[in-house]
Amino acid sequence: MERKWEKVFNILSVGEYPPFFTSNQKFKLRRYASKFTIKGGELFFGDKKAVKSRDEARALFNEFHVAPNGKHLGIFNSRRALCAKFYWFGMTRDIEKWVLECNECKTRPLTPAQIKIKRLAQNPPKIKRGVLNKKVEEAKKLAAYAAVDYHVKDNQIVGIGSGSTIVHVIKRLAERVRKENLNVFCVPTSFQTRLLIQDIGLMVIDLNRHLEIDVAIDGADEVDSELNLIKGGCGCLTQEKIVASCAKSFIVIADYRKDSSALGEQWKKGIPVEVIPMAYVPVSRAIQSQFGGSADLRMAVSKAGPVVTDNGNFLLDWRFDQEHNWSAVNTTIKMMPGVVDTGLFINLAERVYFGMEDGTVKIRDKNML
Ligand SMILES: O=C(CO)[C@H](O)[C@H](O)COP(=O)(O)O
Repeated sequence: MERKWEKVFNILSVGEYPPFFTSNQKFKLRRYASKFTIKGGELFFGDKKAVKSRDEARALFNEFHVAPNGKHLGIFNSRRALCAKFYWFGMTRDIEKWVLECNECKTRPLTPAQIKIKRLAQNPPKIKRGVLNKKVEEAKKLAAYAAVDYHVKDNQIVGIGSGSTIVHVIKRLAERVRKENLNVFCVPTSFQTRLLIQDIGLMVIDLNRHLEIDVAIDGADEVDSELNLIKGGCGCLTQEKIVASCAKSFIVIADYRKDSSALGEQWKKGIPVEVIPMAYVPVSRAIQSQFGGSADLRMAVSKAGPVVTDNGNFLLDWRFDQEHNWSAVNTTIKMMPGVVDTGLFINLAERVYFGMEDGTVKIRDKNML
């Protein structure tokens, strides 16, 4: 934590990189540091003071965890109080851990959210060893269950992504609605998801009826170390991005194969781009000439001709051959006439749950970066 703080402070104050940094590491550090500013000799993340050391963070926690009336705040309220003013690398995890370790709090009964976090942290469910497919399926299920159990509450509007991992979300949600008598409405992101939701008996609602979604849960094809995503392997990226952007929080679930440090490391099928059919050749050429690589029309498997999306469009899969500034690339491609949207989800995800091979769930959170 101290080292990360110093790296950001040094690059912003004197433009100095740590010794032996490669150009790729320098690029990443510059991009990360661009979210911070220095005011009066102090480092700020937006308008929040960036805390330098774990000791300082612990002292702040001790101060903010106990309200003026002496009452100890739970995880949610402690986090809310601290996040309003401060930022440190890994603060969500630290606060969760310190509240659970607080001796005073241990004498009080845990809230359902605390019980779930404790269970996840101390007693991760184990999966049976088996063939790869079985392990991957178990990993998907673990991630889906963790996301539904931790983020979905009564009386919520929930955005539901598309793909095979999402099937576990729908099953778990239906189970909870039945057992806990929850009142939950689902906004689907594809025809496939709409059918699954309806078949299992969950309630469907459209964005034109309800503009604000409490939480959207979706899968991904790849997640990088900064929670940027490639999506659209199943071709539903446009509706998925609309739903994610209307959600107060966007939570991603994935199995361990999708965890990478940089986009393209794990996912080799390229970045999907949805295009109006008449524009697929000009868009493909424009992408190739500006960014290199190859952008090819996705062909259907059980149908002659190209894949047609739920919106009646075509898909290009752009296999890039070098690392790019993904935010800039996304904006440039989106501006090309005929492009509907791209499978680059930049700065949208708040938290990712990875179901791991060993049966644990790994969390990557925006506030922990
Ligand atoms: O973006 C998507 C669909 O457009 C999916 O979330 C992504 O392709 C992951 O799918 P799966 O859960 O089947 O691996």
